[in-house]
Amino acid sequence: MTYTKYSASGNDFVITHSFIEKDYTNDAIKLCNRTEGIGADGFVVIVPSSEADFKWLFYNSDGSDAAMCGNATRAVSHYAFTNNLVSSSEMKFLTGAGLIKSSVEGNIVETQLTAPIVVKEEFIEDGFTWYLVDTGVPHLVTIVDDLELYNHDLCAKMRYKYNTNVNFAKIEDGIIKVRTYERGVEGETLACGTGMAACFLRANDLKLVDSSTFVYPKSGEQLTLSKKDGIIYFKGAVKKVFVTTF
Ligand SMILES: N[C@@H](CCC[C@H](N)C(=O)O)C(=O)O
Repeated sequence: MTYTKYSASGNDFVITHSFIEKDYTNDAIKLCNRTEGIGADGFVVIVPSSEADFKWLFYNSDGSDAAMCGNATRAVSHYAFTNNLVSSSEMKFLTGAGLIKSSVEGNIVETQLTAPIVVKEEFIEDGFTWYLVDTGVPHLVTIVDDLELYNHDLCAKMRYKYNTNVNFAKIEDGIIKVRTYERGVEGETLACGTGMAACFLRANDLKLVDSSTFVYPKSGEQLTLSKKDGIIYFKGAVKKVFVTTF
């Protein structure tokens, strides 16, 4: 099989396409392994769909499936367009969380994320104020003064207690810096799109940032998150790293 490795702001993925829709859990575990595989945070198989341009099957590196992955929506859109799986640079595709619309311009991809759902209003636990929102997958968000307060053990505890990803966000001169612990990777990743979107929504609700702002994940790459007419737009560069057979 031929696989393409992508980096979307440091969140890395192995992407392929197939006519066969089946359970790819074991392939995900094998391919995402950083020692004996290609190495990635997630694995995506693009399969045909009668309702959209295509459908994706998304897996975390531990083989668990996830309804959504913001960064992978951008990498997959670029993959689909550059591999001629779609006829236009504007496309729509099905994910476990719903339909995603996207547009590709060079290596810059903008996607429209699914409508967010607030799961739990503000609450205090372990000295931090949290907010739980589903931006396709669930995210706990806490806004802090210092991102060094990010703590792996606390994130792991909150992740299992609430079955969610966990984000620490810092607001600095109208921009947002984010560190995310990802479920299914079970550690901090260099970026998480739905996590950045969750932090953006929280910060915007608190009027700490405008309805369009730059967001910087751990990788330091710049993303733009915007909210217009209730739709969240997520924009940034993706990088095709290499193509290989495995
Ligand atoms: N990295 C993704 C989120 C992937 C899914 C997540 N780990 C989960 O299982 O909830 C993103 O960019 O949004």
